[in-house]
Amino acid sequence: MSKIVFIGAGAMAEAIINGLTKEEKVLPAQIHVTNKSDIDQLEHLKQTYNVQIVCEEKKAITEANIIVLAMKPKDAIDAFGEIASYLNEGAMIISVIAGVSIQTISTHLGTRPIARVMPNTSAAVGLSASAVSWNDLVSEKSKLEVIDILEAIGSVKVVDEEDLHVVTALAGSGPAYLYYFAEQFEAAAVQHGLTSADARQLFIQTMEGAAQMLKKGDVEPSELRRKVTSPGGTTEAGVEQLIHHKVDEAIFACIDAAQNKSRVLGKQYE
Ligand SMILES: NC(=O)C1=CN([C@@H]2O[C@H](COP(=O)(O)OP(=O)(O)OC[C@H]3O[C@@H](n4cnc5c(N)ncnc54)[C@H](OP(=O)(O)O)[C@@H]3O)[C@@H](O)[C@H]2O)C=CC1
Ligand SMILES: O=C(O)[C@@H]1CCC=N1
Repeated sequence: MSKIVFIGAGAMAEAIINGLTKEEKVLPAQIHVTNKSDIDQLEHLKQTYNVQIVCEEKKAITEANIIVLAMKPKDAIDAFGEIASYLNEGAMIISVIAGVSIQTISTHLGTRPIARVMPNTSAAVGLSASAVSWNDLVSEKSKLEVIDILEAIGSVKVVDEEDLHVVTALAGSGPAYLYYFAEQFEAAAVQHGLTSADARQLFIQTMEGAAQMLKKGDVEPSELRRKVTSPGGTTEAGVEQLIHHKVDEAIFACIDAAQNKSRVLGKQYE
């Protein structure tokens, strides 16, 4: 199995490491991590997942078969400059950086196999909805290896690179929208007398049940909704408010803004 080095040790890197080590597809001894300056976070990852910290001399980077780029887009160009001369010729890049294109990575890190991935933080519980796109230099064997890694943290779809912008808007950022709904539904239920704990548990179970029903795939979402909505009943009253407050427009605007931001970030740091 490959030696993997994470450049960047924040929320996304930790979620992937958490998922990977839980699945035991990659041994902690094969995973190395580095960041810019937060030693405490590196220590936390070492203590929690038993992974290795990249030392000053960067030997681990030179020996790595897979380099995972997990820094913010604004830090990418500096980070590329810091690692470029240490990469070995055959090393494959897996980038989770939002927006930044394979072409940009190639310009800074050389012509090499590059997979651009959009995971989400549910990787920490093995439920990331990931998508991947790659350049022609990624061999069939390496593609299978990338898919294997991504399947260890959830589901994976292979998409055109252009589609990663909307994937980012929908699935990369997606958990945050659902957490926002969780916050708001919980607050609303508390206002009407439930405890936070009860409201949260009921909402989580409701999301989980609805997700399972959708996942069965035999009934369209609109039909599932119809089955809940008794004429003249409570759901109808609730949904009328969602329509009245233009929640549909808010959702279209949300996805449009997020996918557009992905494009802007890509251009800004190319
Ligand atoms: N969070 C999410 O839900 C998702 C994030 N992504 C993408 O993942 C990437 C990381 O996001 P996230 O984990 O949330 O960000 P964080 O801010 O949590 O982590 C960023 C990490 O990058 C490190 N870093 C910054 N500069 C360098 C450098 N020059 N060399 C090495 N490491 C460096 C930081 O180190 P230090 O702390 O020391 O400054 C930190 O460990 C982003 O590009 C984002 O678009 C993709 C999908 C989902
Ligand atoms: O907010 C962001 O830019 C990153 C990319 C997807 C999720 N978090």
